[in-house]
Amino acid sequence: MLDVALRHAFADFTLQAAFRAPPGVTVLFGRSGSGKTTIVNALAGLLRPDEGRIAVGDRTLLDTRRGIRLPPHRRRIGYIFQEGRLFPHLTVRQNLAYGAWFAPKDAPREETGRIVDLLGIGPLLDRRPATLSGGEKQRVAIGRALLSAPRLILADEPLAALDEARKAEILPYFERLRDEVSVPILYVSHSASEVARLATTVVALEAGRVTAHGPASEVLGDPAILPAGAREAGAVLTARVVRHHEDGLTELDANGLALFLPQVARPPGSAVRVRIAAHEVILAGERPHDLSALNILPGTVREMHPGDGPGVIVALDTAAGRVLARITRRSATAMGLRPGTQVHAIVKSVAVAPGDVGGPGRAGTGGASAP
Ligand SMILES: Nc1ncnc2c1ncn2[C@@H]1O[C@H](COP(=O)(O)OP(=O)(O)OP(=O)(O)O)[C@@H](O)[C@H]1O
Repeated sequence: MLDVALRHAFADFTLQAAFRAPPGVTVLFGRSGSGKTTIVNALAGLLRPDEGRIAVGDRTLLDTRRGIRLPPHRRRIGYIFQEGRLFPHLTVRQNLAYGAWFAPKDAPREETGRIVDLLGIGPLLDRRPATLSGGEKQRVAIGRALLSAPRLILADEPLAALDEARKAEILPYFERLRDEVSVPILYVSHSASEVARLATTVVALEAGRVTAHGPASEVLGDPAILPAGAREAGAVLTARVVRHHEDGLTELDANGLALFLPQVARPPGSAVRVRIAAHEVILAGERPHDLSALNILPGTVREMHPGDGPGVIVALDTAAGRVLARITRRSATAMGLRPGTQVHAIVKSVAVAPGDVGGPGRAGTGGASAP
């Protein structure tokens, strides 16, 4: 469990945030200037907060009331930055050994071979960073962080410097870390699709405050909490791969509702999470016939959240879970939508990009409050 409670005032900005996070990936999610880096710096020991407490498991890193403040090098935090920051004169093997060299002798450590396999970097061991692609460098940087026997991994926008193809290459490795390594990961992002793919727990920040906190499916399915703005809204469903069809579609089962998506590269039986962007969802009163869209999810309007412009985010409860639809207020009025109205959510198969489908991860819980 990661336990954070911080208060710190800059001249024009006050951070007052507290959250607890179970194992897995905790994503700090918020717009630019919401306070993500300030929290990361306090965790790393680079910022001395006015007041606060930080604990990882039973180890207290900071407690201003009790006068505890571990220096940065004694916090045992593994860092993964935007750019890999590998040592250019060392081979991959030596860069990994450098991480392990910093691990305290008595600390429980990951075995190098297992981490090399997990990250698929065996063939790269004798190469130098200059000869690696951006994605390969980032995998080595993840390995180096893991091999330093960290209590906590801080990943600060680790994919921000990569193009879409490289992001798609690295995301599955973060999923494997989440599912196969027990070290808690605090992951900073303002990308809604990264959050939907990776987060066990989401901590949404706005103007230095925690506005929402909890399991990813709950926070992302709440239309009142849109830390990346209405344009990025989208809910996450959990589903199971049923079969791959010859025409390139994969059939999924989401609690009894069929979903057809462009080929999902996972075997039948595996669980996946699927992000459905709110602007890709159309609503219909009656069940439509003769429609090209393959996914029709019956549901009940639960909540409606008007935005500043002409749009409204409609939250539906379906058998598959919470679905968000971003439609115009004009349409909502014309359809007479209000909480309790029965509707059908329509999602084109091709509207769900491969990057929106990922491994299921662990369910997470926690609680947030102001310190
Ligand atoms: N040393 C400082 N002195 C004064 N104000 C600061 C200082 N560091 C940060 N701030 C202010 O605190 C606020 C939060 O900054 P922070 O870097 O934590 O945001 P962020 O969410 O990480 O943003 P981004 O996504 O752009 O990195 C900003 O308004 C910033 O100007």
